[in-house]
Amino acid sequence: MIHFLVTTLNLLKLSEVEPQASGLPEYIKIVEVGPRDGLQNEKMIVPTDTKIEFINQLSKTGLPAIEVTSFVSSKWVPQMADHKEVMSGIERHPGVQYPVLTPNLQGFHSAIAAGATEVSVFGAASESFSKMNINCSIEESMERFEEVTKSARNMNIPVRGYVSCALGCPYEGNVVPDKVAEVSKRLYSMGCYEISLGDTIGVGTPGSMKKMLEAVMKEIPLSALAVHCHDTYGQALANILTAIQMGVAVVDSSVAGLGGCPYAKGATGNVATEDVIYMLNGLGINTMHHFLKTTPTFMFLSAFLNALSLLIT
Ligand SMILES: CC(C)(COP(=O)([O-])OP(=O)([O-])OC[C@H]1O[C@@H](n2cnc3c(N)ncnc32)[C@H](O)[C@@H]1OP(=O)([O-])[O-])[C@@H](O)C(=O)NCCC(=O)NCCSC(=O)C[C@@](C)(O)CC(=O)[O-]
Repeated sequence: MIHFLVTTLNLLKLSEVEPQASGLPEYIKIVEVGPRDGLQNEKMIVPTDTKIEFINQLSKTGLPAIEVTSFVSSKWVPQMADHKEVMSGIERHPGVQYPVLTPNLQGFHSAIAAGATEVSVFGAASESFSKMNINCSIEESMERFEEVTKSARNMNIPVRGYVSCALGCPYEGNVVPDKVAEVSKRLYSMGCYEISLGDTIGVGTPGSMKKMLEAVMKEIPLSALAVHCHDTYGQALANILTAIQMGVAVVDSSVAGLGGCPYAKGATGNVATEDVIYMLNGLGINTMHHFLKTTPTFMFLSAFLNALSLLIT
């Protein structure tokens, strides 16, 4: 199964594209969230060795960032109970980031003890979702995240920030863009280097994505924004295209479209990584991280495959 999941990705990453004069970013960073967001909702507990193998294979594809696991309570998310073993068991590739989720200082310390070198805090623009997901109000969550970012700063650990329900909430419905902007600003001000705006239940459209981004972009720099789209109504690629046309250059996705949030009933998977890469290839946008592109093995493989395809055609 793992082999099947990464095969498509492997093929796509080797087809490096010719840049096109489109006004779009030349490079989009993909943050692969399959091992965390993708698996957290699976009912059957995936064996730890399989998760490690999954991440090791993803590491070979050229992805620049792979979200490994969550240091959350195993009572809340049983699938992530093996976070320590997964974090300490994976092979890390040079140039690849391996962030993990940490909702509080307890999770942060466990993550660091297991060898994490980057963490993510995860808040929401909806009070009800915050309560259901991390058992506290938005204000309380900000206090917890302040503690995490302060400790992380002292240890030179980069922190990413999520804002869930950026385009709608499973409990409250509509979420106003100004609230998303306010929460994003607080996370950015406390030191999160990047804010990932989550369409947690996949209800956004290009129209609502545009309005939300316009509000957030008034508060924080475009270069610090990422989008994280679920695909419930088949809008994810259109929403991502809207975001990149507005200049967003970081996209979260999950191989084979795995995913869903345990505290967002009915939400389907994340947008599939291979679909995002296919779209970006077609737009002439590169996705392979620079480090890998310049390794001798990759350059050799790339040249070899190009020569082979010339011979075949
Ligand atoms: C945040 C808590 C822990 C609060 O949970 P709580 O019950 O309020 O925590 P507490 O501080 O009262 O402690 C209760 C117990 O939890 C333990 N505990 C406390 N903290 C931790 C920790 N870090 N790791 C492990 N254990 C922890 C603590 O030790 C204690 O254990 P006990 O004494 O009962 O044995 C809980 O609500 C939780 O784990 N929530 C996780 C929810 C989650 O992972 N959701 C999915 C990820 S978010 C998402 O998918 C959205 C996203 C990011 O993808 C973007 C999008 O799509 O929008």
